[in-house]
Amino acid sequence: MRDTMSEPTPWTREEFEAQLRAKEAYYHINHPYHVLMADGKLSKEQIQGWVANRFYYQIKIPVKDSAILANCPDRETRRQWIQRIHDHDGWGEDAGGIEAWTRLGVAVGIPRDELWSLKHVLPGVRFAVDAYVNFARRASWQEAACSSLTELFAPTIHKQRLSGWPDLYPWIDQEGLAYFRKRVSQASRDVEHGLAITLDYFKTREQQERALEILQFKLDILWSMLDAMYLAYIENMPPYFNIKA
Ligand SMILES: O=C(O)c1cc(C(=O)O)c2c(n1)C(=O)C(=O)c1cc(C(=O)O)[nH]c1-2
Repeated sequence: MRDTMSEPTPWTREEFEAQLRAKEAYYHINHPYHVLMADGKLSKEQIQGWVANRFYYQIKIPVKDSAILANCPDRETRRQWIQRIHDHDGWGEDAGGIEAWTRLGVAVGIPRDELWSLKHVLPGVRFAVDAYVNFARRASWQEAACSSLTELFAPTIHKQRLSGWPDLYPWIDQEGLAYFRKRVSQASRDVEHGLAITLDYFKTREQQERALEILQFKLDILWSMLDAMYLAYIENMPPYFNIKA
């Protein structure tokens, strides 16, 4: 006989999706660093710090997606998922998202070589991003797919930058914003796939709650990256700032 005390009823597909979407409250759009950014309150150095640090996330995303592919025995899924790698690394004529981010770097005044040197990447940002890649390496491909679902909330933040930055930060060459423009449609397509995998795979209530934990873990990563940047560039307390060498 079913023990209803220890086995709560699973959420319906719609309820489960609504629970996942409710995690938007914790999205990094609400982090004070992003709030300052959206209000036009960041200095050039603070924008540069964000672009240089986020670059580490950008270059690791295709590594993360390669790990998911390597763990996925399902050909149909691989055929779709591989598109994410092409989006970032480029494919044929399309130079890809990493190149577009590099142009954003140049548009905010970071020379290409300086961006690629990774010398501005803060340890806290590196640890957070590496935790995401390591999770994708070790988790099942369905769990890793679930962790990409912060992209549910990403189109809003990309659109916010596209509409806000030209007036708020007129010193940034608008061509630099091409990355955000591209991501609006790419992210929407990605989440359709990631969401379908998640809704199909996490069936019991316990599994569904696990999916919410995974999504929270990913939200923690994005939030922690900005915590490190806030300390370094807003509070002017980068690592070891108080050490007299
Ligand atoms: O600018 C942002 O705020 C933002 C957030 C996220 C996200 O929510 O993970 C991604 C991106 N951008 C992005 O550009 C991107 O390519 C991307 C891929 C992924 C992922 O988890 O696979 N997230 C994101």
